[in-house]
Amino acid sequence: MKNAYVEINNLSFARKERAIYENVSLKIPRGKITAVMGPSGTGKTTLLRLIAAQLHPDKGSVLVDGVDIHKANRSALYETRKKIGMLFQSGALFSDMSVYENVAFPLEEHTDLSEDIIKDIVLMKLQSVGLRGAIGLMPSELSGGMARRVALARAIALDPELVLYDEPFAGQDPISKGVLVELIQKLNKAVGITSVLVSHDVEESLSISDHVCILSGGSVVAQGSPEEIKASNDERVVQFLNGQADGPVPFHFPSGSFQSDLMGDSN
Ligand SMILES: Nc1ncnc2c1ncn2[C@@H]1O[C@H](COP(=O)(O)OP(=O)(O)OP(=O)(O)O)[C@@H](O)[C@H]1O
Repeated sequence: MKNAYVEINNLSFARKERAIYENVSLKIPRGKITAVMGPSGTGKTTLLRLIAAQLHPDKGSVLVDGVDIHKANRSALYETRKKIGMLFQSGALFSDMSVYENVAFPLEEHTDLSEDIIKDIVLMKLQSVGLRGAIGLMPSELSGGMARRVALARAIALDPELVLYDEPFAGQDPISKGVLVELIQKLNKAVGITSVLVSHDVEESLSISDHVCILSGGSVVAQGSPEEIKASNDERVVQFLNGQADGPVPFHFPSGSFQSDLMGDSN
């Protein structure tokens, strides 16, 4: 792939001695939608955090638009981070700020724009997620799905070049899900944003992505176009796409024997 926006080289990352990634290399194509899928607990959110420089690899490098973000100096890191919009599961809204203030926050932090222009941008971003009417509400007055869409409006407030979406469809009704799918595609087609989408929604992910990457057991088990992935003979891919509990991908988090846990042997 010649034109990658994110390039991950020989990345290793462990949590409490448990390897999450071992020597993984992966490219995210520029201006495309890449879906990252894989079993629960495999490290998809961790991958997004490594790309956003919220976590640091034990080995290897992550280049974002050519910048090695784990080696970059403060100002280069700051500039690169401004180009990244994040919609993370834990990325809650500031509860003591209104919807307007939440979406305006990155604009006030990172730009010198006037209050009038900021207001227009906030209205535009809320309009694009279908929530212009919620501008005066507090987060406690929003449903979970609405809060997620406000968080998306905030994530795209600075017109990022790369947007990392962690489970954007979780908790969305079919209409809001449709709005989000359209928005992700629109951002990609109209403005050329590079998108990385982590989702358990196999159908939705395959239908909107240009590139798919399936992770399992600390490595990339398959990548390619949605058509190539659907045609894959790799048994781990087939098991994952078909949602089968039995197969080479374990369903359980690594553990000792069930019997000894029940007998109270484990600590
Ligand atoms: N703060 C943490 N401290 C220790 N281990 C963690 C921490 N966060 C995540 N992990 C572990 O890292 C592994 C990968 O977690 P991650 O959230 O990246 O998985 P995931 O693929 O996004 O899962 P899911 O699809 O269920 O959201 C898991 O085994 C998890 O237990």
